[in-house]
Amino acid sequence: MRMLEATVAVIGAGSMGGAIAAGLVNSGCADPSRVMACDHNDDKLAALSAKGVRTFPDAGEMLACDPDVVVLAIKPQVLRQSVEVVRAKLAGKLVVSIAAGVSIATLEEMLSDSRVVRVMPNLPVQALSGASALCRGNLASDADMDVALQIFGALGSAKVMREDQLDAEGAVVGCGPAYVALMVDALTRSGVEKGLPAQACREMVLSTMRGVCDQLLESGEHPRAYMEKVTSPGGTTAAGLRELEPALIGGVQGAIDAALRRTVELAGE
Ligand SMILES: NC(=O)C1=CN([C@@H]2O[C@H](COP(=O)(O)OP(=O)(O)OC[C@H]3O[C@@H](n4cnc5c(N)ncnc54)[C@H](O)[C@@H]3O)[C@@H](O)[C@H]2O)C=CC1
Ligand SMILES: O=C(O)[C@@H]1CCC=N1
Repeated sequence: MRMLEATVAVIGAGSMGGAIAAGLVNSGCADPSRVMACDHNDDKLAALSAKGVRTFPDAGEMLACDPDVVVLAIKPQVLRQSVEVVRAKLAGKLVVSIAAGVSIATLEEMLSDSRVVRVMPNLPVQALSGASALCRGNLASDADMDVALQIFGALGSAKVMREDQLDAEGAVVGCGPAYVALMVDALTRSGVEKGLPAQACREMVLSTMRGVCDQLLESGEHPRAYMEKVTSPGGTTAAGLRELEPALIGGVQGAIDAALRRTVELAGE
């Protein structure tokens, strides 16, 4: 694995910023001393500090260490005001924004002296099985994209996409871990209702999910072909799928549409 030469500073060590900083250390591609994170909330920094990440109570103090790459991992609603305070310290730097819905045009207007890359990652980056879509800003160089791809590639799948694809990728892949976790919970609850012990049931559901993902990733097989192998003619799975499929497909389409509507709202807030 190519070691990251750049120093990376994450502003906002919440769910996603914390996962990125932790993932970089977990991957082994970055020496912990080359990863920094800041958050107003001390509690968010303890676990990162224990991994050897350099932590700071505010962005100004962290940026005084002159990192090469700055990841903006704060909510879209507070992005503008937070960036304004440290705008001068971000000048000349590669700034990676993961804020849902905030366009490159808006980022470049807020950060006219920085090189911007917009990324939409997801939470499993911490387990190095995340998925991230990257889009290059107008001032970012080939070398900047190379660094951004190295960072997010170390954390799972990283793909360059057009900016008009990023919101859809966010609604499907960015929000996706929550949808998958909901499926785990729904299957577990149903098992418990039918008398299975909760912990054993959850473990078996999770093992099954991992197994399906491993098999599909390894074979490249279409999910429908895989489903057919589970579905014995006239059997139990066919009966289950007849109930689940229409509800799930309708529910997922509604969820993606709702997430996209919210992305547009957040971008304007
Ligand atoms: N949570 C997720 O799975 C994903 C989140 N995102 C994006 O990541 C960004 C962060 O989202 P979450 O991690 O979910 O939010 P979060 O609320 O868990 O984390 C944000 C953190 O930023 C800190 N913060 C706010 N302003 C700050 C400032 N000026 N300086 C230092 N720290 C500051 C807060 O104390 C908080 O801990 C959002 O823009 C979201 O759209 C993108 C993909 C997935
Ligand atoms: O819920 C959110 O707004 C963020 C963006 C994608 C996943 N989590």
